[in-house]
Amino acid sequence: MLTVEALTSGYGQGQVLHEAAMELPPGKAVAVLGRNGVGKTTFVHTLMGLVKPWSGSIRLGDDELAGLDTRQIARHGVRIVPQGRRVYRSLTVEETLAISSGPGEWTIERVYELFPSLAARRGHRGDQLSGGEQEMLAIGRALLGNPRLLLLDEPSEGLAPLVVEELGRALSSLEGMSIILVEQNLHLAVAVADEVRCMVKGSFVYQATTAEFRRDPAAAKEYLGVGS
Ligand SMILES: Nc1ncnc2c1ncn2[C@@H]1O[C@H](COP(=O)(O)OP(=O)(O)OP(=O)(O)O)[C@@H](O)[C@H]1O
Repeated sequence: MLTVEALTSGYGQGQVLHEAAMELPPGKAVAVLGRNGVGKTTFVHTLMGLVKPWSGSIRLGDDELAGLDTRQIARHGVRIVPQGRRVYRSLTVEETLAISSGPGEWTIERVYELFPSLAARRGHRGDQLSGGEQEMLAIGRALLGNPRLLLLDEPSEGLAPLVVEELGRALSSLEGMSIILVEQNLHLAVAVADEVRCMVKGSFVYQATTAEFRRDPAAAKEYLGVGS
């Protein structure tokens, strides 16, 4: 179980997160939705220690993560796939996965089973991959860390609809993994997530199961500005 309470953080004097709170039951996927600039990326970066929390608590199981540095947080089993899918340009898919792999359930073959199109490109260098393949590679690297909690920041950004669909199928198949998915693409978010949280000005103001959220177009309109 991830329990985030009264989390605040920001940049310099500028506060972005205002007492953000959420609970994520183990093995569930939660989509974090909200308009541009409300603080979604800052939220996942604060969970990962890339932005230092000012106050509040981030508990993963029995462990308090607030105040730890990124390396220590990674040791507690948290992995992030950052926005913009940075991959090694000069390493092949196979080499990139090899340097990320360690002991645990996730193996390179399992990553290839999850993303067959990546398997077909195993000998290609990072800079020869499409955006979708780069995203799959970035997710594959994170999975090879055998995360207890996987943070995904806008994986669909800039990808064609068919690729987003493939990504959605793969992420949905990761049953039993705790996932926080920041997404602008509502289709992907609801395809993958069990639950939805909406953020406004650095706080979570709405929570629902994905099924409830699907039946609540007023929420999508109010918090995301979509629909009519
Ligand atoms: N490195 C930074 N330094 C200073 N301010 C930042 C930094 N990163 C983000 N901000 C500011 O923090 C606020 C929240 O940004 P954040 O990227 O967390 O929002 P977001 O909801 O993820 O937005 P988007 O959907 O556009 O990515 C914005 O006002 C942004 O300008």
